Amino acid sequence: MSGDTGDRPNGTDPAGRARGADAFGAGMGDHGDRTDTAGGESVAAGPAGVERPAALVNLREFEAAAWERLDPVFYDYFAGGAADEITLAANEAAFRRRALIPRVLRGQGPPRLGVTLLGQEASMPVLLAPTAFHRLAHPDAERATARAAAEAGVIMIAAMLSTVTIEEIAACGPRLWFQLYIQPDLEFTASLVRRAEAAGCRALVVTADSPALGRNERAERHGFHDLPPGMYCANMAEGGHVRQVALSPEISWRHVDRLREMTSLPIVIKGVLHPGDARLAVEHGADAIIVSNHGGRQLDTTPASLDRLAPVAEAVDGRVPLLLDGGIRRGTDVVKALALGAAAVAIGRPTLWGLAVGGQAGVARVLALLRRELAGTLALCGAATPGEVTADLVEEVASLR
Ligand SMILES: Cc1cc2nc3c(=O)[nH]c(=O)nc-3n(C[C@H](O)[C@H](O)[C@H](O)COP(=O)(O)O)c2cc1C
Ligand SMILES: CCCCC(=O)C(=O)O
Repeated sequence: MSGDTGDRPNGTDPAGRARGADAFGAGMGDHGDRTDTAGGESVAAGPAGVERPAALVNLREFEAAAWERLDPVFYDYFAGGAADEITLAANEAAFRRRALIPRVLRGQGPPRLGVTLLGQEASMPVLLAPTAFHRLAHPDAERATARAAAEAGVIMIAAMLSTVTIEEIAACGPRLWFQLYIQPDLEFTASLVRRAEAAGCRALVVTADSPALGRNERAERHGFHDLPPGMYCANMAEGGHVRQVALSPEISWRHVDRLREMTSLPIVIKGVLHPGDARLAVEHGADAIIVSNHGGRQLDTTPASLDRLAPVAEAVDGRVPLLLDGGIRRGTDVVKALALGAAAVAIGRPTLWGLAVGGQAGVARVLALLRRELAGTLALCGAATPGEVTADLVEEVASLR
């Protein structure tokens, strides 16, 4: 699994098809041109001969279509994981191994998908995970993602390393949380927090799994180290100069305490896998935890995030809600995560695939597909709401190995 993806850029797509020779006029490897050729709402014919996002019927097809359309350098940056990509593959495999055991004849009526997270209503228990650099996928960048999130009524976790500012994202109207890499310069961190508050963000998501940058060897192979000219981390710009982001090994729970003093917003700790850290997060005033291995992009050979949900849930013992990200590609995956203790899940790469394929319309379609699958899965499991999904609906079984 991990070996073949590394060879993919000029070989085969995620489903094993050959890439069309420069099918969309995007200069292969010439990523400076990419946004001119692959950005617009009119979507060129994709791998299955499709003409627009509405013709794609699942998230896998979005991945394949994004592979066709994106510059290979950017595709590989988005798709890649750390090192041998063992964790990247494990995230999806953990869902495949688990079976759903549905209940029947419950007369539960049509599913209702709405949830309330940290006091905020969302139309379904699926959030947009924070992902950096949306402009690499589409010229409308995070604005397109934000408009799709607003339209769908889902919570968008805006990345600190976005390519448009948090104020511009907020102006698109989504329910918004802000992801923060706490910077050792606490004055600067405080200024970001104040901007997020003023923009209407309803929670701060502290990414805790990045004391150093994970090594994405696919990106390294392409020599992709810097954003192309004209793209930059918009929140980091100060008077004509863009601040370097620090993924710092100095960040500790003390910084979380300082953050707690800086803001009355709920604080979410993202990237917890160890029960001890889950307990510490609660002790340090966290309002929620995201069980995550950063989509397999940080420490390789950590377990699938789904495999860490139960131990973290046991440690937290209901004191704060848990979210999960990593490998969610189907409505059945969402239900499995709910059954194992998550209040909601977040999607990372699928959003980027939607954005690459069709900007706002592409992200909207990705969300609509997941919503439909989630509603269908709940119905077939005999659950009327996400809250009715119980642990007994999921079992690890030999027949799905
Ligand atoms: C291209 C890319 C960029 C990401 N950037 C960030 C980031 O800036 N901050 C962060 O906390 N997580 C970041 N993540 C991790 C996601 O928030 C999330 O944990 C992960 O993508 C979930 O896995 P999935 O892609 O399988 O859904 C990034 C992930 C990807 C794929
Ligand atoms: C400095 C870039 C960090 C973005 C990130 O978190 C990722 O690519 O996974």
